[in-house]
Amino acid sequence: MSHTLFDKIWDQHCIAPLKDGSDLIYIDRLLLHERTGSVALKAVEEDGRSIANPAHVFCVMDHILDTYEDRSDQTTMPSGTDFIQSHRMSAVKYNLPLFDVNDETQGIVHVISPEQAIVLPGLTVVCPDSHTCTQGAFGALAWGIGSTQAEHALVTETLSLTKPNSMRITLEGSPQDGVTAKDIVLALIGSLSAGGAVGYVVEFAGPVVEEMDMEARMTLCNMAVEFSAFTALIAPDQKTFDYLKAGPYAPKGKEWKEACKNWLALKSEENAVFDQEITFDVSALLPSITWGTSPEHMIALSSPVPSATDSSTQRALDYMGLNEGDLLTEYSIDAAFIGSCTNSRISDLRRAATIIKGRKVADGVTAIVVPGSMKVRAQAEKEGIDKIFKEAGFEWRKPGCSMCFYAGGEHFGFQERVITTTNRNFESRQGPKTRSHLASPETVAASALMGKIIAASMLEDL
Ligand SMILES: CC(C)[C@H](C(=O)O)[C@@H](O)C(=O)O
Ligand code: SF4
Repeated sequence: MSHTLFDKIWDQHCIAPLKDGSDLIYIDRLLLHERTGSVALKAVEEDGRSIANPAHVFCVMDHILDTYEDRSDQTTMPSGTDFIQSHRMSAVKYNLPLFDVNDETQGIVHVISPEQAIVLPGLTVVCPDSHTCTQGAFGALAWGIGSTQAEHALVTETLSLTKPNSMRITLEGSPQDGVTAKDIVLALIGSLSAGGAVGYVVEFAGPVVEEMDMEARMTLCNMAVEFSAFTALIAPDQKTFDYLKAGPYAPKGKEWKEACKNWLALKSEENAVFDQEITFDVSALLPSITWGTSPEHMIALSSPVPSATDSSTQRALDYMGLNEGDLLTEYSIDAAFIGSCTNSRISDLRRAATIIKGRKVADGVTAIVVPGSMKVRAQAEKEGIDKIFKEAGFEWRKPGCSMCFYAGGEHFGFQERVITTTNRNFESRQGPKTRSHLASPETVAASALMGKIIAASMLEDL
């Protein structure tokens, strides 16, 4: 039988079939952030267990810590400091690599893992965080787990798992100017629905994916969980290797060459059979935006707000304070946010800065950039991108999840309308009753300047 990329990684990691029909899977890398990872580490400690392979467990600080310039362990989240300090103490106790609050390597877990080459093609990578699927862009099987599973993986380097089904999504056509990976993945979620891939490992393939750079591929994979996929992955190629090569955890010298040779075999065979195949043509897409409270509530930015079709879409319209039939371009915004594991990498900041350059944020709009990592921030500062943002009136922050996630502490104000590069627009996701519109960095940048929801191409016309 011909194998899919997913089959190959699964087979290479399957230690034994278990009596209940699941498989015992070897786990190569475990990533732990201070919000959920600290809980797993504490539980292991309280049970008096030891950690099977400390060199393969990586601790990061990203969810709770403040993103202000002069931050410390104190955070806006009540009891947040306890999570940060407990995480650090466990990392020190067990001798685990730690990317701490003020380190030059600190950042959002899904941004720093590829930067450090912790994720590599063909590995199994887990983290108690739903957006671990981002890292599937490197040809790894990377997925989000719960804190209890993290405890299990810490102590045994394994997890028992029933093999998910496989789905290939082939992206065809050529995207129009101004249509990014974010616009494509939002359109895909709109088409498949938020529950469209329950129980599937999705392989993204086809010419559009091959053309994408690694950061666009990460944006694409990042939102697979928003259509309920178990995870997503993309076959590795030369772009993958080039992105990882300088990372401190990448194999070096002869071992690197050998590894690249092996990684090229990590692809689905020509006649591999998937449980489901979908082809999605991107040629007609326009910049996407969400109007409601689920990522599936999306439209092309130039389309009118749809009518309610049931009580949940009616609730979403009411919550968002929108009238059906209106154009979103008629709505003023209170805030603009560029950040999160979806769109906070250097290429995202560069593209937004091109639009911002020499212009000013509209009066009354709070505009914030939170780079995904200290490395991204340093690179942006080297290129003068921070100055472009600051001169336009954006706040330039230190890395973290920040206002992607109200539960981490930082947030926007009551009922504020926020245009955001993040991945979730659930009720109160970014603050009390906030109204979040998900979009690309380009759309967020243009809207910050206009004070209204607007596509970057429309800005040029003014
Ligand atoms: C806090 C964490 C468990 C959560 C997740 O799993 O995704 C967060 O990262 C999010 O994006 O909502
Ligand atoms: S940036 Fe947002 S989506 Fe990503 S891990 Fe942090 S809270 Fe979750």
